[in-house]
Amino acid sequence: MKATAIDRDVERGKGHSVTDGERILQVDGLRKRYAPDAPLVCDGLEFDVKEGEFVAIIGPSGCGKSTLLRMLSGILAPTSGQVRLRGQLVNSPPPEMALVFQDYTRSLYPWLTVEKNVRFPLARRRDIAAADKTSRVAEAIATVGLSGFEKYHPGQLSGGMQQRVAIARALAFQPEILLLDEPFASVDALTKEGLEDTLLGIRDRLGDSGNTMLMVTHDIDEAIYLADRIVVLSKPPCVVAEELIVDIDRPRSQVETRSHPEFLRIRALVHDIMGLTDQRHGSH
Ligand SMILES: Nc1ncnc2c1ncn2[C@@H]1O[C@H](COP(=O)(O)OP(=O)(O)OP(=O)(O)O)[C@@H](O)[C@H]1O
Repeated sequence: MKATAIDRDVERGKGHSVTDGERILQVDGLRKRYAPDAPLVCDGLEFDVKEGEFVAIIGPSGCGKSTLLRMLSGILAPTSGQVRLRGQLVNSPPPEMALVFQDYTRSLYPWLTVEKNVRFPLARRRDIAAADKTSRVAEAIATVGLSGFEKYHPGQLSGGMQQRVAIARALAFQPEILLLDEPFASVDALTKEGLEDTLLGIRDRLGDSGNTMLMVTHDIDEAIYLADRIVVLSKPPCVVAEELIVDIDRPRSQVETRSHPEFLRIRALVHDIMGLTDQRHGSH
């Protein structure tokens, strides 16, 4: 059954609101144009992320998801608007954030072992003792299930294992916020499920004190399976079309969660919103 506009209003007010809990990230009127004569990519994005929350960002292809994530991470300046991390303006990559990209082949150093790849971003951290770096690296590698592969090079690992290395590297940094840009888009379906569960396992293990995670994906089912809240973007120039609470118990399971009535309801709702988004922008 298709969801109505009333359903969506109910949905928006459902569960805990984004004003509950501590806001860790505030996105305020974010606009982006890559050049003065280029079209607007983002047109006034507004949303908050709460501490410990898993937020998925979905939207049509080319709507500006990666652009948004790059602005959130401070590596791309917005044309106007602001990103604030714990109230502080983000205008360069904050040390509290780590990023995992889709293309693990370009994010790992092929000449370094797994262990050295994971340790690499810690090299310049003078505030962490060498022994602590070693234990953090070992723990992160174990968390993603790669113990025993420390001395391997990326080229000796499967694509899914390489993406695990990229995730371990981000985890070893112990970021307060982990930003993930379509991290599982380049692996096969079965590997993808394993990686999704690795990510959820990390969150479930760490509980409320766990990392805040923000993930861009074009996969609606993946967004529902992983997230506490979904931010749906419109076609470009993108705005937030809708925010949906995913009120499904954790731990989640690939078989049971994906057939849960709430999962199916939200999936229908997202499809409906994406359809409405098309109409708002006058194209199909
Ligand atoms: N460095 C850049 N310079 C100029 N334009 C860019 C740049 N990066 C992205 N764009 C443009 O911004 C728009 C949004 O691109 P972006 O990659 O952010 O979208 P996306 O939603 O992540 O896409 P996809 O779903 O296909 O991954 C596109 O029209 C793209 O051409």
